[in-house]
Amino acid sequence: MLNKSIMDGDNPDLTEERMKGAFDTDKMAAVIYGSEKFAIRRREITESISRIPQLADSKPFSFMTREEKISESCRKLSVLSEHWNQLIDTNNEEEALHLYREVLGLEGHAFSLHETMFIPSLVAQANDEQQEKWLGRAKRREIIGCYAQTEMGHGTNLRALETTATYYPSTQEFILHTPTETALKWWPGALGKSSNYAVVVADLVIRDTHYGAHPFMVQLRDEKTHNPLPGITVGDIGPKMAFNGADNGFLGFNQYKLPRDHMLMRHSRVEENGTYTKPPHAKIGYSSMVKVRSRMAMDQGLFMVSALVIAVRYSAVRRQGFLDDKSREVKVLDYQTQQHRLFPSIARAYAFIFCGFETIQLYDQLLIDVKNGDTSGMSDLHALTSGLKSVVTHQTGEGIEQARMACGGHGYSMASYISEIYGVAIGGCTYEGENMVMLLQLARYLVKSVELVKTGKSKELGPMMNYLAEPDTQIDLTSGPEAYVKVFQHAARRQVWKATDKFHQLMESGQSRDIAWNNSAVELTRASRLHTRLYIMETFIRRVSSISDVSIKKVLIDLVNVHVNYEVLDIGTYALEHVSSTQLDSIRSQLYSSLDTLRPNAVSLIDSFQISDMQLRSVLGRRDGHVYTNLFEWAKASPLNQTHVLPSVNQYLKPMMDKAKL
Ligand SMILES: CCCCCCCC(=O)SCCNC(=O)CCNC(=O)[C@H](O)C(C)(C)COP(=O)(O)OP(=O)(O)OC[C@H]1O[C@@H](n2cnc3c(N)ncnc32)[C@H](O)[C@@H]1OP(=O)(O)O
Ligand SMILES: Cc1cc2nc3c(=O)[nH]c(=O)nc-3n(C[C@H](O)[C@H](O)[C@H](O)COP(=O)(O)OP(=O)(O)OC[C@H]3O[C@@H](n4cnc5c(N)ncnc54)[C@H](O)[C@@H]3O)c2cc1C
Repeated sequence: MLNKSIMDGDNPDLTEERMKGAFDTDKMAAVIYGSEKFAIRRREITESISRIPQLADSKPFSFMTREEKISESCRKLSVLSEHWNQLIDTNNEEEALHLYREVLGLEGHAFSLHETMFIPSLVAQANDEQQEKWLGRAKRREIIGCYAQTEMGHGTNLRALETTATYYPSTQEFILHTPTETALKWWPGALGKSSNYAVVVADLVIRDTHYGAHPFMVQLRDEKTHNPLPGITVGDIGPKMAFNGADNGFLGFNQYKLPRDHMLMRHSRVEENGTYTKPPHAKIGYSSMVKVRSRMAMDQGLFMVSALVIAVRYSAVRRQGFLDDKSREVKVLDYQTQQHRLFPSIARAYAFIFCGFETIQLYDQLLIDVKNGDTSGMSDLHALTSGLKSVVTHQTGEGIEQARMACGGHGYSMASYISEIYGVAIGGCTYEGENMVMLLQLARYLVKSVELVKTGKSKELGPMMNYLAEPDTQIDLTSGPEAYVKVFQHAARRQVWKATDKFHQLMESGQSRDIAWNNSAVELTRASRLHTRLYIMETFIRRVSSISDVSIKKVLIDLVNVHVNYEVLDIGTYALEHVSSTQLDSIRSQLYSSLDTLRPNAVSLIDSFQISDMQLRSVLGRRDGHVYTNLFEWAKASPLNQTHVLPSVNQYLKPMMDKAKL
């Protein structure tokens, strides 16, 4: 059996799809998750979780209030604490993340920032003595931490953070203080109610000199009572678009004393007498953000996949309208528009995940290099991850919204769960650096790269930048996916040069650097997007070329074909400067035939992600495809349906109607 999801009693429409799949979904899972070993571990973990009934949802998330969601995730965390070692290798980050996704879902929980930012901050920023003191406690989950950087008044411009940490040599203490309302920390996940510790980012002040943002380890709550410590104001910021299982919080300090050794001192130091040692790289304190950004292509790819699993499976069981055969309505997946809506997103999701593997490895390597005193890779990775997080979050949002619409009316119901996936995913457009701002960070790097080429220093170009120095060449579109890469290279190169030229010309015309930058900013962000999309395409093709299994490679090449045709058409206005409109027409025809080619493997391609029903939490996306019966069951479970007559009817509607009768 090639598609390992086939089971007796499933919706025959889905079974038919799975029978058509031309490749082994377990083998594809091994490609997606980087190794056969990890793909097997994922399945084992899912299986083990299903044998612990207390880890099941006590009711559908959609029917829970915020308080219930928070309480439910805390309940499950306490159950998990009895089972960690038997369920996962606790030193393996990917296994832990899989476990969290399965059991706790994606709406946030008390440990989300503890794992994603608090521990990584201690790993990257704390010195050996500090790690000795706190890291073990954090990893054993004796304490719960978060990352408190953003303030009500400033998130993007870190230089303007108002929270101060002023050092007094006389007492060898810092005084943390929130001087204004806008200086309140605002947004940090798990801060509001769960965390008792935080890595707090504050402006370091010594003898009236401001040294800028630095990280501090701060205890917020009493370890016995969980009450806020004196001098600390902390609470929840209220409901959000999504992520409502998370207690994003606010935090203020009133002259709060902190011992000297609570500043995280791996890279910068404050001696007892107040002497300051600056870090080896000015932005080394930003590493926790780079860590999360380097994960985002993978995480967003998985968000998009969740929505696609739901939409593709549902499209295979939803029948509406007729094509040739007038005796039976067709599966909506057979409509070309439906395929055009969904398949390019499947391709992007695969591409994002392959890119995600690369950037996670690059971050891990950077961490080792920085520990050994080599910070030379920081700028490259910062530029790459800044562009990537912006493009993948934006495209993921678009893809999920298309998946929602592809499910028609039922897609709009919380039964599909797509609205929650969407809400959580698009948070990524904002957190870890607002997308426009991050595109402009990459643009700085691109502009510098063009300046290197212009001054004859092409040899100094960073990785991925050589194409900026190459001349335009003739493009032969019949030569395979590499020709499409060439189209992207031409388009990205032209746009990067055009935006840089505009910036330079504005400066030459007398505008200051900042004003010229602002007046070129839209063109610069366009350059960053094209450059990043080129990287995504190249990585996708490179990864697929390296695969040896013939049947897996064949279907992934089909997916690459969908990708390259779709992406080139999507940048049509830029591509037209390098390919003719006749060539674009032929790309369009190729796209339609590549959708056709992919069609029989669509369900198997999304099944290969092996996302369990528990993790998916969607009635429409169930593996067995029994949508309608379960939709009705789900609606019957709505709290509104637990009584025939609601109190509000008796209190308001009935008296109103009775009065009208008089
Ligand atoms: C489960 C769900 C998880 C959700 C987690 C969400 C958690 C969060 O959101 S935590 C908060 C995240 N906050 C942010 O991301 C804030 C975004 N802002 C920033 O990162 C910075 O302020 C930034 C980068 C925009 C500007 O920083 P600033 O210090 O003003 O630098 P700037 O003057 O623009 O640039 C100076 C140089 O530093 C470089 N630089 C900036 N950041 C970095 C970095 N991280 N690494 C290396 N170099 C860097 C720039 O490239 C630039 O280089 P050059 O001069 O050669 O061009
Ligand atoms: C779900 C979620 C979770 C979060 N978790 C955390 C957390 O755990 N810890 C934490 O510390 N923070 C957290 N944050 C905060 C988050 O990191 C910030 O909101 C984010 O960095 C954006 O900053 P901002 O809110 O100041 O946006 P702003 O900078 O105010 O953005 C507003 C607009 O101004 C534009 N803009 C700003 N500066 C520039 C510029 N220089 N050039 C051009 N345009 C500009 C932006 O593009 C945007 O359009 C979280 C946020 C969310 C939504």
